[in-house]
Amino acid sequence: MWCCRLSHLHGRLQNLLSRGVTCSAFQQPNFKSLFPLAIRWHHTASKSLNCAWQQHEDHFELQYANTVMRFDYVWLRDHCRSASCYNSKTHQRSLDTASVDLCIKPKTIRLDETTLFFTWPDGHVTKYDLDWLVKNSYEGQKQKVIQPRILWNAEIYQQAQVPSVDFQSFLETNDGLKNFLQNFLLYGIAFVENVPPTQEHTEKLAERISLIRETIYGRMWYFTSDFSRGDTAYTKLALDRHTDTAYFQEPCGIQVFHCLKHEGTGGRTLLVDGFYAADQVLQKAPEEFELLTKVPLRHEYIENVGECHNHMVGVGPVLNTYPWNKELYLIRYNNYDRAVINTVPYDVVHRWYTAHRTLTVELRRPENEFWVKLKPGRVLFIDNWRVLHGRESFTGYRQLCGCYLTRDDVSNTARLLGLQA
Ligand SMILES: C[N+](C)(C)CCCC[C@H](N)C(=O)O
Ligand SMILES: O=C(O)CCC(=O)C(=O)O
Ligand SMILES: [Fe+2]
Repeated sequence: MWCCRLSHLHGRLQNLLSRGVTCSAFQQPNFKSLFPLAIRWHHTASKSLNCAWQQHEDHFELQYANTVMRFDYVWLRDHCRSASCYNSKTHQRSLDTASVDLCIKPKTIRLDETTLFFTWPDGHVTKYDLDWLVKNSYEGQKQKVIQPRILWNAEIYQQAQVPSVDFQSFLETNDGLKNFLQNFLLYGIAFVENVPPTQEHTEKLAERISLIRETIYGRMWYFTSDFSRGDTAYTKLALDRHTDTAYFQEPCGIQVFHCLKHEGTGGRTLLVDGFYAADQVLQKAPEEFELLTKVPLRHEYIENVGECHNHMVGVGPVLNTYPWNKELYLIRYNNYDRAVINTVPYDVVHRWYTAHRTLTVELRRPENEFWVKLKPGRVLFIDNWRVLHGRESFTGYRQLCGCYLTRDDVSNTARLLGLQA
């Protein structure tokens, strides 16, 4: 324990000092004499490699590929890829991280060509390729987006003329599937055409890209306006834009819709890019965006109709962002299913309502609304973590089938096809 505290303090001191050293080391040839314990920059023999490193008291500093990186020593020990620490066949760690001394420091460090060698106090040697470190360091990673996207309003989406994929090529060719997934990842919606209008064919389609997520609505669902379930989806009423299953701890990743029949009027589907709207909020009122990422909300589904008895509860903020790069990855927006707010005091509640209003105004701008009439043969996939859907009221007999997909498995398929997901 002592060792930790002392070295921690010492490290902080060193850190303060080394910050100055890092920027002035090259201009002040005498700086070393000021600090007896001073840090030395090591340069590679080959100037073209352009690599320099320093062993600090509590971290390792590396300059390479125009990136200044700082690595914790426990991290460097923990990520060792030697045969005894890492199983490269299974890509799993064998090292017991808890066996690493939290005050560990390398005994020696040396660079050979593009490989860094760390020798630890027990003699174990860890090797790192410089490029691997750049790729896997915090500094090399933090600016990168996890999921490239094209944010859209109705005009942007329509002008992009995103092609639909044909049923046959979707099922039978990797190119068809890959094109479809690329568009789906970029826009959060995608269509497949010429699908035989049956539940079985819709299921086949779904199974081509993912696992079907069975829920309280079943595996494949099939619904009309018969009020067979305790939800307005099972009526002829209009539904304002929303994401589904906000009342799950993990809302369903993807929703698949196939309209098998409609004899009547109305019933068009509304699609709105929630990330486009959220981005408008971020630009116009960043502190409101921030609040929407912070306030936890509850959504709830309470059903007691016939044989169906359910009470689902999901907790999470409206906007979910990755903490390290602030990238948005999930929007939970369903005003119908939002439960009582009692997770924050009244003054925060008021600020939250203001922020929620700003987002709602963006989501409701007519220019952000993309309307489409679903027809037999045309299957729509919606990223339920990003794109909101709604529907116009309708008359007559309307039959919709579809399912939810697990998001991890869609991403898995996309990655296996070489896409970034
Ligand atoms: C799609 N399907 C008809 C099966 C379910 C509808 C669920 C509707 C619910 N209010 C929600 O937004 O999650
Ligand atoms: O009827 C529709 O078009 C969609 C209804 C809906 O929001 C849903 O089923 O999730
Ligand atoms: Fe819905």
